[in-house]
Amino acid sequence: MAANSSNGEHQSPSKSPPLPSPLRFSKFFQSNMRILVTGGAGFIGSHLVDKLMENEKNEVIVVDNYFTGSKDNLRKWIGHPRFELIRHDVTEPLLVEVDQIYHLACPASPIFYKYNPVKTIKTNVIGTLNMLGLAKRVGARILLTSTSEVYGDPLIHPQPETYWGNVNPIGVRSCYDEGKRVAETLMFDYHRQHGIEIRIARIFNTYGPRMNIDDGRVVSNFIAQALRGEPLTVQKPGTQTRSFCYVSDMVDGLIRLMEGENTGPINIGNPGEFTMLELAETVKELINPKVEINMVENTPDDPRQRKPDITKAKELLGWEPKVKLRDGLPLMEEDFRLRLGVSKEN
Ligand SMILES: NC(=O)c1ccc[n+]([C@@H]2O[C@H](COP(=O)([O-])OP(=O)(O)OC[C@H]3O[C@@H](n4cnc5c(N)ncnc54)[C@H](O)[C@@H]3O)[C@@H](O)[C@H]2O)c1
Ligand SMILES: O=C(O)[C@H]1O[C@H](OP(=O)(O)OP(=O)(O)OC[C@H]2O[C@@H](n3ccc(=O)[nH]c3=O)[C@H](O)[C@@H]2O)[C@H](O)[C@@H](O)[C@@H]1O
Repeated sequence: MAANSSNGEHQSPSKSPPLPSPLRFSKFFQSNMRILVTGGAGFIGSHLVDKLMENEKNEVIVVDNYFTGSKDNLRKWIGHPRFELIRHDVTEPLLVEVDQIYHLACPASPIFYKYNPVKTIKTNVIGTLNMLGLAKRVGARILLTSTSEVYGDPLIHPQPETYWGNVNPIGVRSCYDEGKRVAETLMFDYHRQHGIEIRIARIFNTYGPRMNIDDGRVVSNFIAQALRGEPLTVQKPGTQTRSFCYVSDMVDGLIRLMEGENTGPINIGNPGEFTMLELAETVKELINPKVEINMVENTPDDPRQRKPDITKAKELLGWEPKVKLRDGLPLMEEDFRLRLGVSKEN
């Protein structure tokens, strides 16, 4: 498998990729694909695990430190012969024989990644180094879930992958956005220097069932508030925009990227763009028309606009999102109602 990107944007690595584990050639080898998912007990990770486990040829190993994830998200797979769950922090080295690594481990909600910023940056830098070291050792292909936050408060709109971003290197969000930028750099350095097969997804705001109820991100906040009959907290000015991708579309895009021939980075997101006030109005209309909308203070460096240019994903992966916001919100509402114990009649 050629390690250079077929989109021709990046130079070829000087060395060819290391061979897969010798076990792959032994007479005992079964044609299973052994896949490691770091952060697999989290929101996107657990949906990815569900999809990977649907394929009977896959064995899935999850490592997670449960900082924001939960075993509960994986309960249907615990005890399954093709599934293994390991409590492990990616800032420590890990030795497992795998063919693919989906590297998601990292707190993603601003309230969690700002809670212990030094740990967040260690997770992004040391965690990614450890996973790249593992990929190099066993010859695995590795996919990093990077973020639209690498574009910072973008001055170009919508954001194509060629945009280098507008990021504050010393702000309260830097542990996350600069951390992911270093993680991307490490991925390309390992690719060029050691021939590792890499894939980089730049994920834009994703929502869906299993988000933490008190996660702090806007969609989960608004849905939980609407169900509890509390005012929806729109952070000022409310005209800032985001583009929301339903989690099943996201998982589909990640798997296509992993299985395809392009290193990326590739934006994976839904280009439908909404102001936070529009989102609040939509949640109010769909879930609880009685709730108020309250304007509250914002946090520093909040990006004013965000919308993915997904031309590359369409052309190179044949991918585009299918689920519209108005169709995805009720699916998430259903899950939140169950977990909050709020029935439809209330
Ligand atoms: N959801 C989004 O909108 C979004 C957008 C852009 C990028 N991403 C990226 O996607 C990935 C998953 O995000 P999510 O929304 O599912 O978040 P999440 O918080 O639900 O999941 C992250 C998982 O990583 C685990 N984790 C955190 N630090 C770890 C460490 N040091 N060692 C091992 N495990 C650790 C957490 O316990 C959790 O299970 C993250 O890398 C995030 O940066 C998400
Ligand atoms: O998609 C991305 O790349 C990044 O997006 C998010 O970061 P952010 O867009 O700031 O996510 P939210 O915390 O959900 O905020 C979105 C917008 O909603 C606003 N907001 C948030 C919460 C709230 O209660 N009310 C509210 O108006 C914020 O001010 C912000 O403008 C995620 O949390 C990151 O993990 C991810 O990497």
